[in-house]
Amino acid sequence: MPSHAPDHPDPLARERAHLTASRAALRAMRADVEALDLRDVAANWVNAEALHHQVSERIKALADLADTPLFFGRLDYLHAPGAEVAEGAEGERFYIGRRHVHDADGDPMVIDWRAPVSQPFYQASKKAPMEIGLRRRFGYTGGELTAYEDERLSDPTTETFSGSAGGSQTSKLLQSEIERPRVGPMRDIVATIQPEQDEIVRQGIGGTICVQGAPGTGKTAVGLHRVAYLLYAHRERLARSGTLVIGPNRSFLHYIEQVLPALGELQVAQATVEDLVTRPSLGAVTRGTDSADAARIKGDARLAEVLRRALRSYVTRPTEPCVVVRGSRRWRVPAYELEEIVEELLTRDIRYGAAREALPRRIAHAVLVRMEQAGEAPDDRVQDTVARNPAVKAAVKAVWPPVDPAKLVLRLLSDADFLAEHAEGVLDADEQKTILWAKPSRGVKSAKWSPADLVLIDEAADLIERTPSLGHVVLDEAQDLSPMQYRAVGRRCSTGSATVLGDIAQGTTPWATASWEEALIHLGKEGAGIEELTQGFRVPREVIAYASRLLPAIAPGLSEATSIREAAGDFSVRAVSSAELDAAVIAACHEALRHEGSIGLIAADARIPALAQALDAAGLTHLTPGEETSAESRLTLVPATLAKGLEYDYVVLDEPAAVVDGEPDERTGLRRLYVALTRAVSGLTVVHGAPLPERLS
Ligand SMILES: Nc1ncnc2c1ncn2[C@@H]1O[C@H](COP(=O)(O)OP(=O)(O)OP(=O)(O)O)[C@@H](O)[C@H]1O
Repeated sequence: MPSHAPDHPDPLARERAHLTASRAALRAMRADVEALDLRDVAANWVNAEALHHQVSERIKALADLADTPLFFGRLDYLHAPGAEVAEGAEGERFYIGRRHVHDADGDPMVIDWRAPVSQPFYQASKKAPMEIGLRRRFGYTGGELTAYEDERLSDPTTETFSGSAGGSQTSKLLQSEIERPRVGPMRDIVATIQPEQDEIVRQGIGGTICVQGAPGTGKTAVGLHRVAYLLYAHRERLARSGTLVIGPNRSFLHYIEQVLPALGELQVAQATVEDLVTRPSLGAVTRGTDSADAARIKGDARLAEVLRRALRSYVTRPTEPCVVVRGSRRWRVPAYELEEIVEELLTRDIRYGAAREALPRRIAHAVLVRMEQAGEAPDDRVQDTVARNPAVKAAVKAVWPPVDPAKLVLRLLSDADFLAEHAEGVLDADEQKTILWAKPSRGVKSAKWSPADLVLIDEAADLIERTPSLGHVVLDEAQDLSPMQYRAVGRRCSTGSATVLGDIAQGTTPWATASWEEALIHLGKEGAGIEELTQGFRVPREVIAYASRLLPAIAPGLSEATSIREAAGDFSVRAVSSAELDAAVIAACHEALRHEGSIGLIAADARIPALAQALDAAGLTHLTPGEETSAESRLTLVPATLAKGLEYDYVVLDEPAAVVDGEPDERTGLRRLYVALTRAVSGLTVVHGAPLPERLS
């Protein structure tokens, strides 16, 4: 890379000069795009529209964001890296940043963190220096480059770290970046991705990967950075097929929605599983609820077989011949021959709808054979015409009628005999009774569809017509999905790949998965690699140790997370009388607000109204999860059921026993509590009026 102010004696000044020059280069790149004259290039207005859009996206992507440094690291290669792996391989020194910046000659000033030459920034070590002489990390204060820290990877005689802020054996800049207080939504971690995370981020697009990780080990962060990486490495392919990030709920999606745009990726769709299976024709909201038992059965993979059988039952055995009249002649395909055609289509592994479309041509073919036998010479056009003949259409309608997926599910859930016929040997009588609606519905619009019902309809729809597949899907908090939900996600990446992220110990649905191997089978990605992350970036050591007391009860066999955080963290458990509970919680919130960063007051859902009132009475403004924190409003009141995936600098946890009691069974209750206990970055205060759950005390 070209050096700026190469002769300045102060290395920090030299680096600042490179920053200034890179900024100027970025401005020039932006100005170039802004100056593009599109009038000649775009042949028509559709092209012009598309081009204008692309250009304005590009201008947006080229913005120099004041609060995100243009580069955060530097690599000095010992030799020029091999041309086949390098983006701009002539130079030996590379500045690593969120995006690529080049100067007027096209020489790189900053290299994208995803480029192959950037990888040693994340992976190189003294043991395996990867051709790197020096790795430098930069520290920024308020957008100013204020510090750097060096590691001489290929020099065995020196200490690992040196520099204006360095000196110790662990990287101070890395540590302080990790421990920086949290405000606002989730941010990217490009400057500090760890080697085991980097390995997951950069895995090839071909394979699906599943990551089990304790709370705060960076699963969400890794998933988002992996999408950004894949978009970089396979931009064209993914632009065509699309990418999707699936999260558990709206507030979670709000919390993570700015990470990818900050990395320059604006095209990634984000959705909940419910969004995926919601059908506009049924109204946007689900109105029904299921008992835990009913939802568990409806989410069981056996329902796929029931649906398959029920759908096929619409195909009937032809009893009448099909008689096609053309001119003065009548062509007759007898019933037994129609039956053979139908049987043949049924044995083939094609969708109900595709077979239905194939049927008229098959019948027409049988007619054509007869015409040929009679000495005629019909061509393809005749076959098309015959396929559209009213008699053929009527025959198709009679034996292979169109089926509406919602109507199919409605019938299964309303009609005990129909269900019994197709669930025989699959669901026992009790199970059938459990999922049948108490009050049968009249129509698909008036039915009170539950979330689990929508997944069944989605499965039925896919049996009728193949669901289009995306190029890559990231599935976060995957442990909570039912087998039928995994199938719904799986068909959206049937020809693509997936990144599956989760923690068995945080499974809080009655159908939460017990093993990743099994989940992957339902997803249609059997045998995908399973990795484990154990290094925790969020939760202070003492707090994770406390929460981990629950592990033997909620996920025996899972290992406790370690904590990379050096700061001890504040941790206290306060017992008060039930009468004093609200006041003690408010006091704990006041104390937490003395620190900088975000505050989460987490409580059982049933406690939320009372606590909202208490906060109002105390004059404490509070947000709901997903709403952005600001300097004035930093306290969020979080129902325990929405806490998953979120984090706050300080957490006040109200009445653990109520969190446990809010769930249908003890294991789920303790898992919910485990989630609530692991949201804190800097401090946790537990306040309780009732006795603590036995496992904690
Ligand atoms: N390499 C890293 N450098 C800096 N911060 C990191 C790193 N990895 C993760 N983090 C931070 O740690 C916190 C926890 O990460 P994340 O939410 O991705 O964890 P998770 O495993 O998904 O947790 P949970 O299971 O609770 O949902 C986030 O603030 C994230 O930015």
